[in-house]
Amino acid sequence: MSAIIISGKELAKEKREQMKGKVKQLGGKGVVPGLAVILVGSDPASQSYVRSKQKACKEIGIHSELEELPETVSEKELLQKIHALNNAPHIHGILVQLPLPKHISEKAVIETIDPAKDVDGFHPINIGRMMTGQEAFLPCTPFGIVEMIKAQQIDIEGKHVVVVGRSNIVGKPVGQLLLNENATVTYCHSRTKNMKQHTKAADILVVAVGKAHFLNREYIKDGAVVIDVGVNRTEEGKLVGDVDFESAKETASHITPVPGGVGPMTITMLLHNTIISAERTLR
Ligand SMILES: Nc1nc2c(c(=O)[nH]1)N[C@@H](CN(C=O)c1ccc(C(=O)N[C@@H](CCC(=O)O)C(=O)O)cc1)CN2
Repeated sequence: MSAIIISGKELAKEKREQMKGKVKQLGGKGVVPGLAVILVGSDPASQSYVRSKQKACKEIGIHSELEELPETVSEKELLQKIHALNNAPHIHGILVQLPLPKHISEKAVIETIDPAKDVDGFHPINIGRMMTGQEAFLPCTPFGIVEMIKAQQIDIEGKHVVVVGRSNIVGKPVGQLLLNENATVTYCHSRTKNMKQHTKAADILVVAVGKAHFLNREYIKDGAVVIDVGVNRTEEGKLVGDVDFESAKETASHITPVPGGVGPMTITMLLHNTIISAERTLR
């Protein structure tokens, strides 16, 4: 058996087409959605993600602004920039690209962003709202994963979801979002004993550990849905996921590829959140 490949690239394309219409409608009401992106330092991967975000904004008609700050910028200066953007009426979404240099507190940065403009969905207010099932900006990667599963008409309710990884931006929130959809959720992490015993029990397996080919088919139940969040560059310069795709596709019923799986959906849900934020100004 060979798995159905869930193409995030294709779904992202469809969703972005629909978003163009929404942006046009907003324009007719005098609102142009605006996204501000802050990039600290010159990490090549972060630079590339930020470029992709700006390109995607341009394609669908969202105004975007990039603030590039040197690696040595002080936390105080960064927080001042965020305060200014919180007060800028033409900006509906603010994001600070992660990771940040060690001398800057991620927590302080995230908590300084106005929750009403937190289109990354990282602010504790949005996390709390998400956890209690209230209206919130949802973190883009987990949100994109749920959209991909739903687009395949895969039932989530009652399914056993196993999430490998417990980061604040992917692992923890994806488990919560799937719990909100009535899945039964297990988290595995670096201290989990008998990892294979857990992953083999998963109907839906989400892997977000950031280690190339961390899992193969031996960890996957026949017919499971496998969502690979990892984007790892090998020594040969190839992009691979946390899952050994060639091996896993023989066991899984559905699997996301890397590249072209979860990644493009992350940026698409960021566009979605920015449009929603702009729409809220008309309420
Ligand atoms: N402020 C944020 N920082 C970070 C986030 C985030 O959501 N908000 N997530 C990641 C990085 N990220 C977005 O910022 C991101 C990662 C990967 C992709 C993507 O499209 N990947 C492609 C491959 C890209 C390549 O060729 O290198 C794919 O999987 O097909 C988009 C966005 C950490 N930081």
